[in-house]
Amino acid sequence: MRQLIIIGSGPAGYTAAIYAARGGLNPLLIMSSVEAGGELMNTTDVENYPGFPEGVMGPDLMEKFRQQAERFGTEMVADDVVKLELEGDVKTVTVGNGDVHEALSVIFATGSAYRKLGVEGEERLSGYGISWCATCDGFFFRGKTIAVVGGGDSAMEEATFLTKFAEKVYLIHRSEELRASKAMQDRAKADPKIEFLFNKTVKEVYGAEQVTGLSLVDTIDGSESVLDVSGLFVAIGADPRTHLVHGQLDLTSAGTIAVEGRSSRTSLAGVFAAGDVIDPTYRQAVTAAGSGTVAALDAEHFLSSLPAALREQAAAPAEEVVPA
Ligand SMILES: Cc1cc2nc3c(=O)[nH]c(=O)nc-3n(C[C@H](O)[C@H](O)[C@H](O)COP(=O)(O)OP(=O)(O)OC[C@H]3O[C@@H](n4cnc5c(N)ncnc54)[C@H](O)[C@@H]3O)c2cc1C
Repeated sequence: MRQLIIIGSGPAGYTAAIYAARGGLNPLLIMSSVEAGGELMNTTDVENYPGFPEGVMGPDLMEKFRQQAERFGTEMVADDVVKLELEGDVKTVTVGNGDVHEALSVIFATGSAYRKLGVEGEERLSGYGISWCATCDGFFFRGKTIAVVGGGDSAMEEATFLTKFAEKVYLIHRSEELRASKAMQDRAKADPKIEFLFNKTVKEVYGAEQVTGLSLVDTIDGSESVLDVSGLFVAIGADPRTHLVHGQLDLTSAGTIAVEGRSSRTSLAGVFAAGDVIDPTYRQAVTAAGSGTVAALDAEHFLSSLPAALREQAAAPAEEVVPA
């Protein structure tokens, strides 16, 4: 049995691992088989992560996170967690190949998945003109004409924020009814750089190496048109990856895992959560990393408060896997 298992290999999971490993907790990090490295693996230049004045490619940054976690002795399993049992003193974590890992504490850092449009060109041009984060990428669109898709508060906020950089922002929505609050709508509608395109959906994103335009379909008469833009921001929501803990941990009304105040403590003792899975608002690499730090320190504090007899059961790594 382990002292600590960390689930997720984004900025939150790796940072928790760096702190926990340096703190002598000998953590096991379950990093996912196909999506190791988290959301930043899907992007190109990251210009707002401190310490990289020239910017850094997302996958390169995550490789550095991984190496730093490994340097202090974090062990890693490249598999997906498929089942969790979090009640009681000993938590069990089952991975895809059937192995069951046990620990006295768990940090859950599975991130949040931005919703995609699911249209032609989206996958290929992700990071090449298509973005899910105005704070991260708005800067790259200085003086350009771009589009935002969505009808909620975040779409209004992103469009308004993007007018700081872009020459013009089209706001595309499938109907005339916006979900956004009236105040956010009024602000966007009053902005001379924003033009609303109601009753339209995106059918395809054009571009060989960078976005050059969109194919739009009118939801009322089915007619098609082309919109010349060099960027597309998809703001149709995000889904925190919480399905493994449904019924075990309390969630917030936003669907994120509920934590106590500024801590990472969830509704179950010994279970901590960090990063985008607890954050409906900021969702940045540096905030996720900071949150991973909080979780590792909370886990360390929790473990040190356990009876010595229980902690002694957290034996050497070789004994931990219960065969499938
Ligand atoms: C295209 C794009 C560009 C971005 N650009 C920037 C930027 O420039 N600057 C910035 O600060 N932020 C940027 N962000 C936001 C940033 O990537 C996130 O805020 C950050 O990655 C969140 O970190 P996290 O560790 O909470 O989650 P993630 O990075 O989402 O990592 C979660 C991890 O958990 C793993 N996982 C999930 N389920 C399981 C499971 N069942 N078993 C095992 N592992 C599992 C995933 O595979 C993943 O490795 C960008 C996001 C996107 C999508």
